[in-house]
Amino acid sequence: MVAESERTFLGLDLSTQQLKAAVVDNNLQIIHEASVMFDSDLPEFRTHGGVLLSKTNPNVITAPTVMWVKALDMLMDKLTVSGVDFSKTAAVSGSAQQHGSVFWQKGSEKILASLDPGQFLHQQLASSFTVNNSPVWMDASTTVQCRQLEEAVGGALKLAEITGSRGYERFTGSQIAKIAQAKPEAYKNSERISLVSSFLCSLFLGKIAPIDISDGSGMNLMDIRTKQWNSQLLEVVGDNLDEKLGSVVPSSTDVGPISSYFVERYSFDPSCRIIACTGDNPSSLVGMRLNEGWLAVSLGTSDTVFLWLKEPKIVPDGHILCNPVDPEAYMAMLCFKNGSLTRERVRDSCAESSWDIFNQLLDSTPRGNFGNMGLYYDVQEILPFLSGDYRFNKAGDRVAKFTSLEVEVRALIEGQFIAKRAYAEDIGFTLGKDTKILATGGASANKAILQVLSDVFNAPVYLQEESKSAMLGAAYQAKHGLLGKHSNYVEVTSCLPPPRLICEPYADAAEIYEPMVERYRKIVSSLIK
Ligand SMILES: Nc1ncnc2c1ncn2[C@@H]1O[C@H](COP(=O)(O)OP(=O)(O)O)[C@@H](O)[C@H]1O
Ligand SMILES: O=C(CO)[C@@H](O)[C@H](O)COP(=O)(O)O
Repeated sequence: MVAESERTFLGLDLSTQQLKAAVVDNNLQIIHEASVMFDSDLPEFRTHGGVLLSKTNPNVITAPTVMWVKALDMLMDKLTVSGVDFSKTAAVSGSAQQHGSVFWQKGSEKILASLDPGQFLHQQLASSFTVNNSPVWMDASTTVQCRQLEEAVGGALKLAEITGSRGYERFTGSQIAKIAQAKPEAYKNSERISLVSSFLCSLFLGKIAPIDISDGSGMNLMDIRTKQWNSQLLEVVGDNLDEKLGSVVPSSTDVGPISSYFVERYSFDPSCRIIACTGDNPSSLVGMRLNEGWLAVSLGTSDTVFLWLKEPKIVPDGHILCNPVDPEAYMAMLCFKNGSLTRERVRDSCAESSWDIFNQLLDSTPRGNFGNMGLYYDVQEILPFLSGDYRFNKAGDRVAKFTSLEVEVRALIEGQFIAKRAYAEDIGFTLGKDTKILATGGASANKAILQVLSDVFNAPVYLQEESKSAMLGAAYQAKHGLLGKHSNYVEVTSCLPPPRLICEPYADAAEIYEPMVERYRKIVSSLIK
């Protein structure tokens, strides 16, 4: 076995658009990184932004399950070519886009346990899924099933009280219920059902991995207080669902040794441990070493806002999840579906597909955008439940177009952050003079965008040294999980530098944006009506 100072940890992130991985050393410093972009590296699956849109129903959004498996084959090869010595890897963990589901064909666990190291995973697992295209978090086609879950327990707020969220279309409970109703044979023939995170974990483990409590709270099926499945809700979804889902475990659980496939094919040491994988937002909380007082804003494919909570509470719009670091604590989360891909759409139409030009346009308009406001939803938004583009001028009239490209760009960015502030306040977050924002995700590389975030929240914005917090959270969790129950996460990560201050709000920020938040609330309530 390798000396403690020489050991490394592997963390992966299977997000919407890509699979990425980092190998960190014993001091949690990145020594290797690699990624596979689904659209460009795996064009044979014909995804756009990592997903497939149904031709008949815009609310049905999926991703080919086997594409994720093939991406792992490619990623492992890229890491090998870049010189990773897997024999030093002491533990592996992962994160993944939340809520998506993988339906394992009967007999697939046996295949997972006896994989031939001479062949790729995707060749051997190609027919292991009863549903070839996994429903993903962008899907919004299960409103009927959401209402069924809510009714079963006495209403939306009751469901939120038990599971941390009212019925949300992308949550896995309603997604599984839809499969059970629309494709009963596929449901019946599913030996097990995984989340995307526990699916990734299963590939490394060589058997179906348990779901962790943090990602498990994004299903509308688990009681966030007892950390057990709610039997009443499982019954509504389908027969024998408890057997198909298996058990739930705390997020840093050591779930077993790495499978012999990885030992033989990539020379992992057989003593390498697999630590439960979790959702990308919980994993970001781990990677950002978030603690109380900070508000995290992730600007990835989706935009999310989250914070550490000591106690659970009921939120009508938003989610309470079990905490991935401290199983006794919780996290609050808001998710906005139209994040980076909508920013890319406006960048392409207004700024010649260049972030530099986009930023010049953004910086050439004043805070408050001359009273213009915009809401942009390429796909059915979660918060608020709207789709399409909405532009309003200073007089409050809805207009088809703004007068200039720079107004359009600022309207998009201001509108996105004003929404985040309004919903964060609605779930009880109080902005004060001590509020600090920690940003992460792909778009956190953009300082012009972060300045608007800082102004809208009237709070300073900080960044970690590394922006891929979900992937790093997985690598840190690998070490934390390996050290076991008695390891202290704060101590494990104490070798990492503190976040850096990136921007501070302008003096007039509160005066400009507080009225705009109120205006936004009025616009949304009239649009929803
Ligand atoms: N300089 C930039 N300005 C704004 N957005 C950016 C910039 N660089 C990357 N992005 C956005 O980051 C997104 C990917 O974010 P990332 O966090 O890696 O995604 P995921 O949520 O899939 O993990 C891309 O879709 C891209 O629009
Ligand atoms: O649905 C949610 C959270 O509830 C999304 O945040 C997904 O977890 C997708 O993550 P990204 O790929 O955008 O990071």
